[in-house]
Amino acid sequence: MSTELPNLVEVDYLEIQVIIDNELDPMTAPAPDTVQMLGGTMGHIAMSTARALQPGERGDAIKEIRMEDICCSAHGLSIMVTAIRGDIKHTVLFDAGPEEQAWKRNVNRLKTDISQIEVIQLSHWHRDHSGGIPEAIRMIKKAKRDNGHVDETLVVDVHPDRPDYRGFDMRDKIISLEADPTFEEMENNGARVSQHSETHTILDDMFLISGEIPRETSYETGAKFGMRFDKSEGEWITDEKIADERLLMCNLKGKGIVVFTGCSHAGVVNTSCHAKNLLGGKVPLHAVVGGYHLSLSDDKTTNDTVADLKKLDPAVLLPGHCTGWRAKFAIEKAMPGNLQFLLSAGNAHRNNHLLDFFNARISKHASPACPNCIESNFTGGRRYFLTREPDHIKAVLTGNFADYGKGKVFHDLWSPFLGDSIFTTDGKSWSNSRQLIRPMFIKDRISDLEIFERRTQIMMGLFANPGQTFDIMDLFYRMTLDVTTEFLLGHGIHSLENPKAGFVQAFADVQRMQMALTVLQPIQHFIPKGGYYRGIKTINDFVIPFVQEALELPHEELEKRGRSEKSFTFLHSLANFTRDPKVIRDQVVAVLLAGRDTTAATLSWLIYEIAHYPEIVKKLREEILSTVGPSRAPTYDDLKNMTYLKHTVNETLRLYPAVPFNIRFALADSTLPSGGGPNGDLPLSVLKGDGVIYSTLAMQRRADLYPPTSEQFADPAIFSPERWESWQPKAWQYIPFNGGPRICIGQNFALAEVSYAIVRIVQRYDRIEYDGSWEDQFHKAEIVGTPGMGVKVKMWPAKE
Ligand code: HEM
Repeated sequence: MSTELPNLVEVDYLEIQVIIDNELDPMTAPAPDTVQMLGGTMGHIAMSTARALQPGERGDAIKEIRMEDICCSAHGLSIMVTAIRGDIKHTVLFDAGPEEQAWKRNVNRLKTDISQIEVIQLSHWHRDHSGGIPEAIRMIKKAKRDNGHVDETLVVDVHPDRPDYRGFDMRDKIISLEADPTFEEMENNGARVSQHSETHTILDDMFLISGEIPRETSYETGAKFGMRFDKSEGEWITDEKIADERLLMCNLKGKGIVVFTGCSHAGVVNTSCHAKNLLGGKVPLHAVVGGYHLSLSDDKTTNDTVADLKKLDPAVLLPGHCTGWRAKFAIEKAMPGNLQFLLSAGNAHRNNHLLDFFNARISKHASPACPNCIESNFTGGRRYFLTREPDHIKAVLTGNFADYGKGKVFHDLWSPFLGDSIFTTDGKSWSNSRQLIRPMFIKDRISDLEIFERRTQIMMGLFANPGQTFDIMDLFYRMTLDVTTEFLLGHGIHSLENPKAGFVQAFADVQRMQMALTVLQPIQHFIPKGGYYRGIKTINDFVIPFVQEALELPHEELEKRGRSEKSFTFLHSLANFTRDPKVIRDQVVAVLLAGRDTTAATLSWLIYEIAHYPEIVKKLREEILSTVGPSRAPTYDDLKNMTYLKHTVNETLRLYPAVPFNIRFALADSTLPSGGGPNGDLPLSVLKGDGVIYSTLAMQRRADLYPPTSEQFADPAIFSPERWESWQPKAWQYIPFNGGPRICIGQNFALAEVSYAIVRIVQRYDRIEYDGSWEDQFHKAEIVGTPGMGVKVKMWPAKE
């Protein structure tokens, strides 16, 4: 007997679309990632086709879900599987469900591109898997013609042993199922029937269809009460084995075997073991998708099955069709695995553990060839890469810049808050925004220093008496809000003097909500948004009157103000270029978001860290006093010349980059330059629509990216401005302001504001002590990463 293994090649990527399953549950949040119910993500389809409502048409509602867009469930199974290897892509339809109308209806509702289907594989002769085949053939052929496919060939791959009827022995009577479609019927509808009882590979060896599945376990005994009727025999005979059942499988690169099983009449453990054995037992079992046929099993059989399944250590189980809810429950109990990506990300956000979550996720799932990036597509089809790899971030932000962007998903999610601003758009729309905004940032404006001076002095006036505890972070947030609003609008919001203003609270609430919506994007439609929209209204009520006021100024007045630095603000600059109040409002709110919390968080972390180290405060003070003395306000040149101050700010942004997590979507098929192939030196392919979530925080804290610890170079986990005296980070390993064409436009403004405030504080105070709990402090990752406990300090002014 030949021991040669079938030639199944590895595929880079698998896409699975369930067209029909017994269960339809568009409401339940996706289940843990080891056990995911088929059907749980159907709701997204309805959401993505929801009818947009005009503003005000139905109160604050923005969309209407149409029931007619939701799929139907039906007793059966049909799954479309697309495999991609390099440039080659092939698609198989695994079963076609019980009846033609169900298949047609769901394909239309899912808007599935069925023209790409080349092979329909029937798992076994049972009408709940074969009934939809004739309609599927007709529709696929038509779709191929409509899409101009040159090759319209469609193969139906079946086992040759088709019974005339299958049925069940109900003790005293036999119930017959409807006949399966005949070979002739399939051919008459336009397919070529290909009969196989042996293992074979199809479509460039990217899929394997098995022959008969060996029955090894004692408890997997076939379809109870199963019978068949063949006209040639003229009588019903017992047929519990259903020997014609065949599995479909792929070998997914870096993961292992993905098995598709129609009903597992051979037993899901036998099926899974057979899939492994077909590849010599060396390739791990990654996923088992389809019917596990446990709905009629007793508890012992179910428990035996689940226990043996667990021993096979699959990463993903997708039990559907005939599995039955009891068995799903047993699987869920036995293999809860990690919390499902989405829900655990939501929890990590809520509990402020996003960095730990991100790192743990990568550590758990990354391969040795690609240790700093993983891909995940548990959220309903969209694939996400999570990466902390500098060359990936570089590719996304600059090398392959045109291939990546904020994308439609991000735009739609963020547009209620930031409209069509610089933050939410790509391409021409983004570059127009950038051109509009950039002039305000190209030079060091004296008037900016005046704003910093005014607001820093007001803030320091609110510091507690010497030696008394106060939260300096709260004051930094208020100060930067006042600075930014004054810079943008010409009027500060005076939050230092009036911290309870509605706008201040609304701005914080909307940001937190926006981050939650981003983390939970695939189920964001289910999240109540009343507070979010009310917050946005409060923001608009504050900003829009300023916009209107600026727009009422005649053009000549704007021109005149443009020549005088003092009275010219960001708002006037915008009003000079566009008369569209919405464009102006959107850009103002975007820059307010970009500029305020980032700077406040950086200042807060800086004070928190230097409060650990009196020697750093001393060194800073020496440099500051030798440059500007004890009371003079610094100029731009002063700020630039203070090297130790610069190193202290750099070190803060190294450990606490203000935007810790970020995302880009592929706008076209593209790549990430490394991590692919057995050695990780080949590119990873990224397909249009995929998301790349990157974390500068995780990257900048990767110990392996730093030189060994030495006298000059402290442990990278430690705050040490001194390291910058003899060290320069490698390109793209330190990017607190991002890089490439979308690099932070306010970088110089931010560095000046932070440095200015620190100079003024350290000039006056020579002793700063942290008075919070060191153990309880944590990194709270919202859009911006802040000290979760605030920064409670005691400070003492220097004696003259
Ligand atoms: C320490 C303070 C700051 C840090 C760490 C920081 C960081 C960043 C980062 C990482 C981005 C890229 C975001 C993305 O593309 O997804 C960004 C973009 C941006 N930042 Fe900053 N920022 C800071 C302060 C400021 C300030 C003060 C302003 C303006 C007053 C500002 C204005 C902007 C704008 C307009 C963008 C969008 C650029 C674009 O998409 O073309 N930032 N910033």
